[in-house]
Amino acid sequence: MTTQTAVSLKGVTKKYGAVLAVAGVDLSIRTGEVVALLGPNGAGKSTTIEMLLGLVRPDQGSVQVYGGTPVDAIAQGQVGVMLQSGGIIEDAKVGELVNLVAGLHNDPMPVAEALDRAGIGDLADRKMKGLSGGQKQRVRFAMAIIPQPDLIVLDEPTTGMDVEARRDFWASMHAETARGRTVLFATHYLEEADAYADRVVLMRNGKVVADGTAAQIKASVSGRTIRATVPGADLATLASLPGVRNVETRGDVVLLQCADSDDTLRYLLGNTRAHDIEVTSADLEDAVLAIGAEQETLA
Ligand SMILES: Nc1ncnc2c1ncn2[C@@H]1O[C@H](COP(=O)(O)OP(=O)(O)OP(=O)(O)O)[C@@H](O)[C@H]1O
Repeated sequence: MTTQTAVSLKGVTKKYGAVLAVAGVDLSIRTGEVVALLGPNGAGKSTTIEMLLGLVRPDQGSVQVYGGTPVDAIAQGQVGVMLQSGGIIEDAKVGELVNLVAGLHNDPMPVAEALDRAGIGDLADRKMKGLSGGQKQRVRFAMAIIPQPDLIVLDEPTTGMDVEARRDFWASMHAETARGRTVLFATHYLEEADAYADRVVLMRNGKVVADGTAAQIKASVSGRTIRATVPGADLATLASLPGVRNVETRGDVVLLQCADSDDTLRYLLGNTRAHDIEVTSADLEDAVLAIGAEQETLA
């Protein structure tokens, strides 16, 4: 198969009343790519996904999935979907529910295989209503992969899972991407985007504000982060230092994003009671914060 475009959004816009939920998004995803859609609450991730799936009509712009409409791609079993809510019948047993979804598709994989791949082979006879949040997410995952889709779209798939469940979930996902499936997932977890995506698309206020590999996004934010315990820190003064781009606090701990960390360190040591100082280069979280701060300044 030649390299193909799985998803193409061009100039896609959606308004809800006065709220511009998605503001002219262009996004093209090639087959085989694993793409993380990252961004704070209300950035427009879910709305973008809903338009990509044909659940919401854009006010402007075009959406194509495998060259056709989203509805056609889904009807042909090319797209597996895992949304944040819905799709669950509480009184049904896990096996029954997944079987029901299998019945909607032309060439589903066997139910037992979908359950095994989702790591819930032992839950087939359990009722949905007794399951934990993480187990329910796995049932949703089984429903997403049963059509044997080329593209899997997941909206915050690991919400409600503990660390171990998240790790297991991504191991299951990895098995699917190793089969060459294309994946788009929305997440708030930067470390998930960093660890599992080939490409990170960062949204904010309905727009794509960064698009590249996690490494490229990190590299776009030069400079260092200083983390220090600063009793009685004067945040306004720290924020106004030349070379300081952003200041955040976590209790007594101050995080300073710096273009010039040497000058900032001299200031901290000479003028404050800073101790336990660490200096690190930007990680993805710093990059996202810095890009966010930049956008706020521009807005
Ligand atoms: N059905 C709707 N009716 C009205 N406003 C909506 C609707 N859906 C989304 N919005 C608004 O559009 C904006 C984008 O929301 P969206 O859910 O797409 O963001 P998100 O990035 O997925 O956020 P989260 O991470 O919180 O899920 C928000 O301001 C939201 O309140």
